Amino acid sequence: MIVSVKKSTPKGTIPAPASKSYTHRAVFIASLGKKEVELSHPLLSADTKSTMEACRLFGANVEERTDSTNETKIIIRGFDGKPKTPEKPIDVGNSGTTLRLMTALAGVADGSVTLTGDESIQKRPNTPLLKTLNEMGAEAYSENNNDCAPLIVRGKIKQGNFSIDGGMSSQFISALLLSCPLLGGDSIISIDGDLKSKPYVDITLEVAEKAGIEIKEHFKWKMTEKDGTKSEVLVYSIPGKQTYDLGNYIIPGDFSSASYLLTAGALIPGAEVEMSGLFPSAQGDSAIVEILEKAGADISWDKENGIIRVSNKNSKRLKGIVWDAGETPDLVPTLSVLGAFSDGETRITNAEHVRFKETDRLKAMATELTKLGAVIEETADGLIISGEKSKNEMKGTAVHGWNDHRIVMSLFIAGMMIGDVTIDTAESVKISYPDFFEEMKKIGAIFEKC
Ligand SMILES: O=C(O)C1=C[C@@H](OP(=O)(O)O)[C@@H](O)[C@H](O)C1
Ligand SMILES: C=C(OP(=O)(O)O)C(=O)O
Repeated sequence: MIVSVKKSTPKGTIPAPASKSYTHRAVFIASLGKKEVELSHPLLSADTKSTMEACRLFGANVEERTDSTNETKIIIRGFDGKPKTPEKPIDVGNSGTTLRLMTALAGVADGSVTLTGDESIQKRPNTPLLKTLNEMGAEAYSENNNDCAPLIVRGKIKQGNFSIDGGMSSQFISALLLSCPLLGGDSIISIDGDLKSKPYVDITLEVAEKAGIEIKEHFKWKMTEKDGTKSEVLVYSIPGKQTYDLGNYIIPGDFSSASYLLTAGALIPGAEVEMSGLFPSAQGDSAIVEILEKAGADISWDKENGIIRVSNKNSKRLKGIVWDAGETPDLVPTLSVLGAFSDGETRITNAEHVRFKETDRLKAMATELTKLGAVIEETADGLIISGEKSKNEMKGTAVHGWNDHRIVMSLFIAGMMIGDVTIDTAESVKISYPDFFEEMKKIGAIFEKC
């Protein structure tokens, strides 16, 4: 699908869609338990549906139920910590989170499990996770010998003391943290190097704790062999033989999805936007409020009522900022659009892991914003955008959405700002925000789908 976006001024209130990361975890964790769980306000998107289907293949009963008020809930009866061997390959579609959570769980099931997905997922490496699963006793490998899906896991992993590299994706760590409590004894997982995207591990710990699971996060000192200097290592201690009991659970709003409209509200002259359902959260992407504040936007967050208001009534230009994206990888596309329309320089750093998403998002944003006239430089781990040089150059044209939901949604905001931006592969919003276009229409976005 192609969308053609015209200059438009967003005005109005919309509720934030439900969090993708919390929905994945709630579905997964409820499936690991025994008692029936009702998940309210879930995100029903292509990615979370992949997790629901994978949990069914491992033996959970997962149903969508719509009540008389037209609210859809997910009802889950789990497999009580004993996943059965799926009868067919698990197809995770486009979802990295699903692939990683299910790959570790495959090491708990008997027999052989195959996990695969779409063209994008078949290019996303899983090297650290495969390595650690093998050290834990499973036979885990990639069919094409490139550490990408299709993956084969032959059980079974065992408890013990292991380490895993934290620099590529936190999803490997989340996956191990959720499967280790099912093992016969205690495990210790140490993180080698920096842990990128750490807030996502915090979300994992929060939902696991709600399900009664004990995981202790602490630091230990490590001596380097080379020069004897000491450094701190992040460690997770996970007792074995635990049982999951999530209880009924309400999914919070999603700050990554909210970032598009909030940024539109801050940037576009005359905009007045309000989003509800955004309470303080472990989500690193709640930093979008701080980012827009730093850039000089008129923004306020009523944390008690979960409402964020942002406007640009005086049609002012925002200013460029420096942002370390180590903890907020999914904000990078939004941030690069913000930078292209702000004065001064915007620098996004520590974002190397953003190259391992649905697409290489640093390359994708540099390529597409350049087509729109932005002066943008791709560095090894980030982007440098010259707002000054881009200022009078930004002009609508046809851009490529890279079949990546976050690229499409952030380019849509650029379209509202300058008009006449045509974006292909726009259907990819179904991955995390299926109602994106309907919601944008409600707040005054002018666009055509063709
Ligand atoms: O665990 C999660 O829910 C996610 C973790 C992050 O990935 P990485 O840890 O690979 O950076 C994030 O980019 C992704 O959208 C969702
Ligand atoms: C990278 C993302 O998700 P996943 O890793 O689950 O595919 C995303 O939603 O931007």
